[in-house]
Amino acid sequence: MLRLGVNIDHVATVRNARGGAYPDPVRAARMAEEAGADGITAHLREDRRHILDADIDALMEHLTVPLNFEMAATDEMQQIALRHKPHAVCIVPEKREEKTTEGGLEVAREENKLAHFIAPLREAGCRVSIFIAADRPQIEAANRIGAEVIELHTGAYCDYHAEGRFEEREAELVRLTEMATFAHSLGLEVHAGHGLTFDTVKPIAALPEVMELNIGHFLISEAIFSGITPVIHEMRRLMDEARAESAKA
Ligand SMILES: CC(=O)[C@@H](O)[C@H](O)COP(=O)(O)O
Ligand SMILES: NCC(=O)COP(=O)(O)O
Repeated sequence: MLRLGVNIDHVATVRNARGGAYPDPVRAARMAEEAGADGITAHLREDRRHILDADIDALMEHLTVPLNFEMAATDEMQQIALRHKPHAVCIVPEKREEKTTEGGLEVAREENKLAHFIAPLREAGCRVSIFIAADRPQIEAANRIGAEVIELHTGAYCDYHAEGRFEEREAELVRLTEMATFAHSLGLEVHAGHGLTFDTVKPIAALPEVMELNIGHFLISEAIFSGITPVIHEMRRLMDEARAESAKA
């Protein structure tokens, strides 16, 4: 079963454009749950540009599906995660000036620091995931530090698609395919996400080692026109179709 985690960050982006209370990301998360989301993802950025601390408090109180809490490897975020003990913690790289998460975490260069950083999170019962590029040395390092999950960054694959750079898109898809197999062979659970749309989801959903997709920006954008429920149903349908086709092939 391929799980769908719905990222509700960009409901908060719209809310924060004016301040105030709406649209409420928790309301969106509850609707996503009802529409069949298997989990909710929220990224508490250090600059609080979208999700706020109070959103995490409310998500922990009201969700009935697991929360995947995305955060940078900082002491402040570690304390927040340890206070809430969400089902999963996904460690992501962050730069203040970036528009969105630009690359995967540099695990190999920071191996000791990250091993110490994630140990208390694991002891607290959180499944620790590392948001990572499709790069063998990074995956090996994620395995060595004791992560249980890696999430492969699909942003480059999606950008190549959007820019019509189809040869580069296919090369990135090959890398994602090979690295999903490699990570799985090490015993890591494999997730994927970033930038996925109706047009790009199927080849990623078809990868048999991938157990979860985290999708946000496109779903929330498309929900402006169609509503959250039909958009999630359509994404779910495409994911299931891709999985069934790959199982038959
Ligand atoms: C790590 C990640 O991929 C998500 O957090 C997603 O990118 C939404 O957050 P941003 O748009 O702030 O990067
Ligand atoms: N970790 C990826 C994620 O949560 C969703 O990314 P996006 O679909 O908002 O780009």
